[in-house]
Amino acid sequence: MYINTYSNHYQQTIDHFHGAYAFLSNFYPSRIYYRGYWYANNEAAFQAQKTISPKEQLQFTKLRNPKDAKKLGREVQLRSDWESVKLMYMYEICMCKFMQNPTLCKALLATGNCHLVEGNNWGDYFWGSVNGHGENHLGKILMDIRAKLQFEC
Ligand SMILES: Nc1c(N[C@@H]2O[C@H](COP(=O)(O)O)[C@@H](O)[C@H]2O)[nH]c(=O)[nH]c1=O
Repeated sequence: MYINTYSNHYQQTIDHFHGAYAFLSNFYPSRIYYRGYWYANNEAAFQAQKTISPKEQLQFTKLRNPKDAKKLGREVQLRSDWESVKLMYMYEICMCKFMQNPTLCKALLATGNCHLVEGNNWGDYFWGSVNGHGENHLGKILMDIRAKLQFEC
């Protein structure tokens, strides 16, 4: 779905998405328009995709705090195909974030060819990495989007 560009040619690693790199986190405030709805941040847009109920999806558009979106995402009726579609949704939503926010696009491009890793202490081995272990799919998606947007922003 996206190109795996492995780390051996990266000069440096950004191993957390906070402080100066908070803009890489899905929790960063950045309004995005995705599949007919406006959201206050990527987390709300992403968690909204967990349900196919329009009524439940609408609730995510009202949330400002990404923590509330993550919590609500665990309470909705989970769509049966979620595991097979979640990477695709994350990719599209991250692409929307950077295409719709030129300042964030420039900041992403300014990371050059740094290896991006969502190092975390909340146990997420799928989207990020914990103590150097994990699949880091969010980091890989962001690096792929960075490569694609080089000629766009
Ligand atoms: N950034 C960030 C988190 N990470 C985000 O949580 C989402 C994963 O949700 P799920 O697939 O439902 O487990 C995904 O967007 C990931 O980037 N979680 C946090 O508690 N705090 C945070 O600062």
